[in-house]
Amino acid sequence: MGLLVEGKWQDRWYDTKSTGGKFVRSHSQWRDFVTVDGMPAAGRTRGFKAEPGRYHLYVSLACPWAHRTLIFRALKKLEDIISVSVVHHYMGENGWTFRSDDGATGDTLYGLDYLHQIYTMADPTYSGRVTVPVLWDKKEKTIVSNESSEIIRMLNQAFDAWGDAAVNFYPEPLRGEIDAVNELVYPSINNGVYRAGFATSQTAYEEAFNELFAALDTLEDRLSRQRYLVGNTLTEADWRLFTTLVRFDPVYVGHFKTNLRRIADYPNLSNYLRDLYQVQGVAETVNMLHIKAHYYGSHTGINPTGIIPLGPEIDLDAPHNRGKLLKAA
Ligand SMILES: N[C@@H](CCC(=O)N[C@@H](CS)C(=O)NCC(=O)O)C(=O)O
Repeated sequence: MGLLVEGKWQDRWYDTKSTGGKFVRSHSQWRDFVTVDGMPAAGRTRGFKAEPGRYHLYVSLACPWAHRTLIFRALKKLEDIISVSVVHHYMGENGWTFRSDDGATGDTLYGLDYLHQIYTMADPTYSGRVTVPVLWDKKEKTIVSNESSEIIRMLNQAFDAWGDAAVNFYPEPLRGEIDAVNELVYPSINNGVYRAGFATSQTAYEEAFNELFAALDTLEDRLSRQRYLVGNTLTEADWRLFTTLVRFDPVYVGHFKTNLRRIADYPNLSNYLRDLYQVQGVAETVNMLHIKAHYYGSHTGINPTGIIPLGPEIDLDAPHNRGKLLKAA
């Protein structure tokens, strides 16, 4: 685990000393957009035109942020339009690597060894974290974006000439409500599990823990009345929550100590989790081996032995009861 400083790799864990034990996620630095006409997005100077075969995703199957992009790629039917490399689940002293065992693909574009080499190919003097996902432009040999929330917006509409234009997870009339749900889910749940797990003071852990379960309780109640987070329409807000929920019982409850309740203890959230998992094309994006091996195996500060728990037993294919809410609506 480490980061680049002026293009040089340095092996370092997150600094929580300067923040009283709190984990503070750094901002993604590559924030351009692929657009239909190739014009730069508002406030940006670089433009990238949507073209089939031009872009590539670097992902980890363990990572909830990268997982969002794989779900959008699958559900928008962009598999033949945007190619993918999968990093190895073990993130050690060199950060994410292109080892190609255990279902990782290696770097299918350039045959490099480490993800940080992709960052320095784009900018030899880059300083910052080397994270997945990365949306890569093969033509300009550069990074378009390393911010998952923006990559999924691109996948949702910029490639509609080739993908499934009928699927829209960010429809205009629902944008206000989707954004409002994201504003609760991102800090308290998606990032909340990390804030609990990476905290290095009791106070920081407890603050994140309490906020996390308060937010889950709110969503449990919300999902007792409607099938999805925004009424009865499946939206981006659901996929953003899904990638955290699917990792919750297998990893976060134990590894990140978020153990007040499991998702299995919430009737609505657990049925909702199975409902989303069973959407055609989604199960194939979930890789429990990478998920468990990455967290338990890579965070040696939290789990020094690297032992990966065998449980829990979870059947995401079991029936769910969410259809009844749709009928009642
Ligand atoms: N805000 C980013 C966060 C991405 C992120 O933090 N990814 C993690 C893996 S789950 C990572 O690559 N971490 C490596 C590091 O921080 O050094 C996004 O949503 O795309």
